[in-house]
Amino acid sequence: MPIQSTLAGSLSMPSIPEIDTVVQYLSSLSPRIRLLLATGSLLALIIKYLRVKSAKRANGGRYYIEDLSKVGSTSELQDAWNSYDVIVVGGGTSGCALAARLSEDPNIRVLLLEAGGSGTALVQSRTPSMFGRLFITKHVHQLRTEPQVFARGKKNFWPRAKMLGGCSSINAQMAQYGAPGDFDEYFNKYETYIPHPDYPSVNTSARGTNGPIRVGYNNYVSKPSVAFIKSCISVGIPFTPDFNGPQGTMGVSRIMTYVDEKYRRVSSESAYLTPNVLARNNLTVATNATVTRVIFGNVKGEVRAVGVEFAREKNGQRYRAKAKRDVVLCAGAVHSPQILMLSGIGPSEHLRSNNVPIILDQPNVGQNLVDHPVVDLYFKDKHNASAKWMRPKTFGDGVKLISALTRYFILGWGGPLATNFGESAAFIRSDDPKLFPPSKYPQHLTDSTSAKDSPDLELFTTPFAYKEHGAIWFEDHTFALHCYLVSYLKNPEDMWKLVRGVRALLAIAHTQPLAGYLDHASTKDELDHQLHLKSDAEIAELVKDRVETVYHPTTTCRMGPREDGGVVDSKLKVYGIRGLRVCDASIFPKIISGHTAGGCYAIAEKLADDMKTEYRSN
Ligand SMILES: Cc1cc2nc3c(=O)[nH]c(=O)nc-3n(C[C@H](O)[C@H](O)[C@H](O)COP(=O)(O)OP(=O)(O)OC[C@H]3O[C@@H](n4cnc5c(N)ncnc54)[C@H](O)[C@@H]3O)c2cc1C
Repeated sequence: MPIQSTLAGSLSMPSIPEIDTVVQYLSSLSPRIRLLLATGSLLALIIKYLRVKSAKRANGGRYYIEDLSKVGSTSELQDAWNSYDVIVVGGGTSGCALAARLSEDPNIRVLLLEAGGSGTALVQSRTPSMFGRLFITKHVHQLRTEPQVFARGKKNFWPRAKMLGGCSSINAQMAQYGAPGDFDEYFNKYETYIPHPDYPSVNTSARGTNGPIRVGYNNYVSKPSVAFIKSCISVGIPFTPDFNGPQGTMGVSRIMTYVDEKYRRVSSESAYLTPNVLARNNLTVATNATVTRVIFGNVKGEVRAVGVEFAREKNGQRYRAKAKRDVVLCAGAVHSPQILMLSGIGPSEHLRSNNVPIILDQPNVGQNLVDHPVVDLYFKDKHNASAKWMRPKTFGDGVKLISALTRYFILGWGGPLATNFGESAAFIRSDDPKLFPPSKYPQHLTDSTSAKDSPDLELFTTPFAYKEHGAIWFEDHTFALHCYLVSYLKNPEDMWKLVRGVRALLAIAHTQPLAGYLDHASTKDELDHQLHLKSDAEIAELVKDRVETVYHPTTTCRMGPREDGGVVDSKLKVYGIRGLRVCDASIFPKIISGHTAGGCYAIAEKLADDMKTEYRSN
């Protein structure tokens, strides 16, 4: 059964009980529990108030336009359409950054169209630990993969955000950019590193100081995640002070996150669409505006994107707006190729079979999809100290939750609610002879890394275990270790690399001090304390059962030569069409060896520079 249906069922509203029954029930409770409930209710009211306040601030109608007739026209006649220089489609990670940077030039009139609403208005997005609560809501495009033949035919859940900030508003905020050399110039441009006294060895001179994206360490990390770092060092993974430093990504450390001084998530929306930026006369941001297609015209004998069509609802009123210079698709690795195809640019057979009139036969659109597959391991927390109380079941859980809410929302002190869950990480190579000695691992695996000093496996921790993307939590107090392939090949060797990743996790889990936090005496089937006794073939079966996405799809509108699968050139222009570009994770020529949000900021910064220069010179 699909996850959505299962959860939708469990989230459906219970019938409202009679008021007398409620009063009767409350009177039967002890004074202690009544006090707790009263405190909880008061806190809930305060949170609700803060939420409404922040929604108003972000969304007060002054900045984000919801009435689409104010930005588009219902007429078929082009002369009647509202006119902009650039229309940015999708206000996600790249889209907000691109629109904000382009509108720095007062001569460029920009319209940003986003299918969802504001992300900063949602407390679940702003609070670093609450993003999972958005997965099965209207704020996320509810997607599933095709059946995965190498993973028991599962149709894996594949969430993509539907709100300003895009996936930067729902991601795990792990600020690691892949191979840092690829982005040096641009990550200095978009980030500001906030130094933290507990991490003095970060080389601040190698970090950005003026960019809109704030990165740093939040003030909470669970004890097993700290122990993980020490155990990694003991098994031979060197400590690194910073995954984004000039020394590269390899090693183990706590993970830096996209977090501000008040321990709130930093998203593309919060960072780039600031009140000052939104006050610009040449920037218009419309929300709940889904682009249904790009409109083309014939200009001087060439096919040119002249505007877009958009709507609030699937079968609702269509609006049109004109782009004098460019339409830029920033709808992400799933939706940018979808919009191209809906507009008639894609593999002609596929378009024909879906009755889409063909503008350009481009077989590469939507091809070359790459993602990072992840495998999770589950362990019992020996000290029963996990953050299971975040979904309270006992009186003690309730007390912990209320104190965490008070600490985070009322006192502004961060704490456990500021965790991004992915707390510590190690980047390793599956051919590292120290971790995988050839005597024990004789199979030669093809090197799929981008360079000799790049990793192909990431190992990371979360302060408790979960299944189904966080929808299912364990009854026990747990801790989880995860490994994912950072360089993905459609190749049987992927499996054996993940098996090596699992072996590395097991070695770390059985090494002190982490071993001291895990109850390795547990023989429960649903936990992995006995997994080290299994053969590689048995672990391979577990990989097939558990493999999931780590949410990094890329490369579906690849930048590169046409004959090499390319859809866009190095200025991100769609081949064969004038005035149409793509700028988001879909253009990555190859998936990066790490987390993908940083790359999305970098390409938007780069394209904004290129477009501004190009327009100035014309
Ligand atoms: C759960 C999760 C966890 C992740 N964790 C991390 C992490 O810890 N660190 C990291 O670096 N990366 C992480 N990632 C990946 C990273 O966030 C994404 O790769 C990146 O944000 C993608 O940016 P984008 O600009 O390509 O697209 P998005 O940010 O997805 O933006 C696309 C936007 O386009 C809008 N859109 C789509 N179709 C239309 C349409 N027809 N009309 C108008 N608008 C449209 C969408 O609503 C969305 O807002 C995670 C992703 C997810 C989902």
